[in-house]
Amino acid sequence: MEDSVGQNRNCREFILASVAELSSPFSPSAASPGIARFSCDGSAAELELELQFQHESHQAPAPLNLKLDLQAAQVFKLGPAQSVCMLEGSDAGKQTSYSRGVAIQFRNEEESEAFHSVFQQWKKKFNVQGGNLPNGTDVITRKSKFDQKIESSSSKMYFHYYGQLLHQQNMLQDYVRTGTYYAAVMENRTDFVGRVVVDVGAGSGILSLFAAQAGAKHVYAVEASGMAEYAQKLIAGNPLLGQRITVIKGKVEDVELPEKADILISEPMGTLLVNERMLESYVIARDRFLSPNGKMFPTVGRIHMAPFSDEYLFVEMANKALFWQQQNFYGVDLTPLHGTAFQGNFSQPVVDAFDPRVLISPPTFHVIDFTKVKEEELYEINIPLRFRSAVGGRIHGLACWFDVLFNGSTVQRWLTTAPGSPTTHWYQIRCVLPQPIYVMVGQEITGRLHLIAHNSQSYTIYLTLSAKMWGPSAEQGGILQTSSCKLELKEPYYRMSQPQAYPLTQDQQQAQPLLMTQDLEEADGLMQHLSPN
Ligand SMILES: C[S@@+](CC[C@H](N)C(=O)[O-])C[C@H]1O[C@@H](n2cnc3c(N)ncnc32)[C@H](O)[C@@H]1O
Repeated sequence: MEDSVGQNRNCREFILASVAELSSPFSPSAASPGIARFSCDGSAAELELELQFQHESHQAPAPLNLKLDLQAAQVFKLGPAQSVCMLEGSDAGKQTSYSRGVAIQFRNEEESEAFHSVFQQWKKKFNVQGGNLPNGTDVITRKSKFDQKIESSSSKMYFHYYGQLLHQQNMLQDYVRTGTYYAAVMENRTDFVGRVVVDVGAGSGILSLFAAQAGAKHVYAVEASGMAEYAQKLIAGNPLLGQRITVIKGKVEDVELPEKADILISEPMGTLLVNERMLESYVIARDRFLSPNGKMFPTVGRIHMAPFSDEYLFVEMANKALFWQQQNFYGVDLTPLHGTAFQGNFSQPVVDAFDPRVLISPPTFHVIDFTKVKEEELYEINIPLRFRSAVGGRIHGLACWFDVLFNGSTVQRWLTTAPGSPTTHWYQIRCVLPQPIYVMVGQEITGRLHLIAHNSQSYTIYLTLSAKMWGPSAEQGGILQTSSCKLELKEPYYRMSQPQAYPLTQDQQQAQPLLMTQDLEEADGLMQHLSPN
């Protein structure tokens, strides 16, 4: 082909009349003749598909050498021989935003057509497992389900973190967590004896070793991070158990196992249950490996929520932005950034262990049944809220925690991260509203907690709480007070102070014993609902 200046196994090139990066204050690039190169690199499992734009001459005023991930790129026609290529980003696949762009001028319309057709062909072919390169080279596979939805910089950091013994130790030393897993497995030996188990995200291999202790016939310990090598070492050092465990390094989305599992065991919970998006991997492992009547340990998770009142926390959050109210900071007026800093502080969920007496209403909960939930249902979680205030006062936001149930055949055991229970490494989280709401005893509080997953393995949180106005204006028609905020679950504010003694109003003191009991009664109901038939 005349327009193609190069074509080897994994590469395709086009000469361009001119190319320039769309103006960016940091990397201006003037238009000058160039090359567009499609290339594919890496192993079949880790295929990198790139579209590279280069100026032909390195003498160009501001030379361009820009590589785009082909999967995240879009190309738009502006004219017969003019196009623009944009690098696309998205929020849970919903809102598309473009971060970089390249203006392309082709030498003629035919070359433009050829470029567009190759662009679409490569994008389409590589989306299909076992597709062929447009030039005929076989490709066994491209990005796995995990890599398609998670940004590689995020997963690199994530697996680097879990690859360190230090962080595995932190989890192992969480006595509530590890002790509850141990009890749940050992008390339900009958579920494990002679069974095939898959440990989803095995880390150090501790849960695989528990399953082997409980009599599992064989355990497949799947771990994606470098921790897999340490797990292998630990398992080899416990030969009586280790002879029934196989460590497999890889993602549960990608690896193949020689047989189906009777039980999945995993610890996929993050802050607010869903942070890290590992529940999705647990569900994918269920669909890939679990036999039809297999069991999942844990079986069900619940997110608990209740409005709270904590004047001390609110003032602390608001005061953090006071720094930006200085008008003469080394001669500089900082106040233009005060509003942004204030908003920024309230976009951080607060992680700490709080005194349950700050709750001003009995909690409600949202159930995620790991045995039934579809992976896609975890991309967006929408929870309507309705509470009745047990006390009067100012609501400063929504307090959240979670628990999970091990629905064993012998014993049903809950692992809880509730306030007032022994503290775990997850603590609890609080979403603080920048504008508190006033309520009277018995008043209804409504709202919504909306979680939207993003490609950095976490969620954007949208919280709204509303209550009817009280006082004289309420009598004249009940105007609604509403307060909302947007928070980033991936960027919490770790506030590890000791639980504080809160001075309670008389109302609060009388209402407290009632607050948690309603939740326990609801838990009882759920247990009955989940009892084996
Ligand atoms: C919270 S840790 C739990 C480790 C261990 N199971 C325990 O209970 O101590 C989660 C582990 O799952 C691994 N992991 C996360 N996503 C994974 C995936 N998609 N495939 C395989 N391993 C994964 C992480 O690297 C990490 O070691």
